[in-house]
Amino acid sequence: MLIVADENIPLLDAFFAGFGEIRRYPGRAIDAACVKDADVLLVRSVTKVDRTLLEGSRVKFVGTCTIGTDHLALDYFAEAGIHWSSAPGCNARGVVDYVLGSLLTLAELDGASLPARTYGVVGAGEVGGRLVEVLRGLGWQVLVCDPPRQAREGGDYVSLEQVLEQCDVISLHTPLTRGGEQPTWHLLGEQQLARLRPGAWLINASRGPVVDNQALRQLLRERDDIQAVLDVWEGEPQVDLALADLCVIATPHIAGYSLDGKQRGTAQIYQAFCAWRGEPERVQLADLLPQPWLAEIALQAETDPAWALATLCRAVYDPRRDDADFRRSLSRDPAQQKAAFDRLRKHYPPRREIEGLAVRLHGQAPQLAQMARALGAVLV
Ligand SMILES: NC(=O)c1ccc[n+]([C@@H]2O[C@H](COP(=O)([O-])OP(=O)(O)OC[C@H]3O[C@@H](n4cnc5c(N)ncnc54)[C@H](O)[C@@H]3O)[C@@H](O)[C@H]2O)c1
Ligand SMILES: O=C(O)[C@H](O)[C@H](O)COP(=O)(O)O
Repeated sequence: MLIVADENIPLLDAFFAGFGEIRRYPGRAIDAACVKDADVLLVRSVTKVDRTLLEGSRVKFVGTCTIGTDHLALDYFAEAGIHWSSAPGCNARGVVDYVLGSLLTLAELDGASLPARTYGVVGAGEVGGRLVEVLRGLGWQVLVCDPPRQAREGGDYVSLEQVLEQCDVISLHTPLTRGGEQPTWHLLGEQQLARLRPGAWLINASRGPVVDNQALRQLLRERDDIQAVLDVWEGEPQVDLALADLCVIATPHIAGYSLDGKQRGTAQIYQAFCAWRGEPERVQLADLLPQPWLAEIALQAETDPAWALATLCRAVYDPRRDDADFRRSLSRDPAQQKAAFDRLRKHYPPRREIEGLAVRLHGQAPQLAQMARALGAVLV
């Protein structure tokens, strides 16, 4: 069996070497010639997998070790009888940690109190759903906008208009869709952006085109009260340098790049592949993931809650380092800038997740205990 794979997929050998030969290519370089003789194609989000790529090949299984599926031509797969799988939720926690780290930075720069703000989460699936749970667990006020979910399940949801009108912080977590009843392409366009509340913070770690980047650039030029955090960009790996310059935090699509999330993505595709072949799973991710590097964090009962929150979140991840690396990499030469975007992602340093972090509380501190639990830490 020939398996063609994006070279940036971790643990390829551990999970797939037993099935046959693995040929690795840079994800953006995978073309029809690479996949012509392949039986299996394993990608991440940068390879467009469609008729042009696959027609005439032997590929019968496509696995994307990512949450997003907007790079896959699912209609063509159905027509061609190609089985496919993605890795739902694999790196959702990494994105939540990114949002938390961004909020801490925004609050410091604005002198704002995080608990005093109203949060709007747009898209409440794997990522947004976890984020809502964490924010509500911290006792903060959260409005949720997810029309497809609302139509399916009913419940306590609000419209995008209500989010724009009532929220001080808006975090976007929808898929990128161009058709259907609720398309998300330019969900936040010029008109919606113009309705952001004074002093609003906008975070996009979903897909670049969910926000009209040109309109956002214009808005940020006109209104210095609005703060933006962008991890994803229209046209990435090419980045609008002026827009990046206007953002408080700008990163090269790494919000979900926790070590755990990337390895989980490969494991989920391995599981789907075994299920498709009707074979038992012989490899377990738990045997491969390294131990967390922080044994334990200790907090004193009298610790200020805001300080404790920052300590716990930043012990694991602080997006300011990624922001700094990204800004240093931004070149006016488009070829160099695109190459740097991919290089930062390819050589991304290992980063773990807050979930499961061991926290020891010295003394009785119910508020700190609740905070640690809300973040997903484990009290020891
Ligand atoms: N930046 C990163 O590193 C990174 C990492 C992981 C995921 N992502 C992206 O984050 C996004 C969310 O991922 P997920 O796993 O939570 O997806 P998901 O499919 O689990 O959830 C998406 C939610 O958005 C809702 N939705 C769809 N259209 C909507 C609309 N018009 N308005 C409001 N809500 C709408 C859906 O009903 C669903 O509940 C995706 O775009 C994914 O590709 C980015
Ligand atoms: O969809 C996802 O899972 C994320 O956007 C993921 O982090 C993308 O990573 P990439 O495929 O670009 O390596």
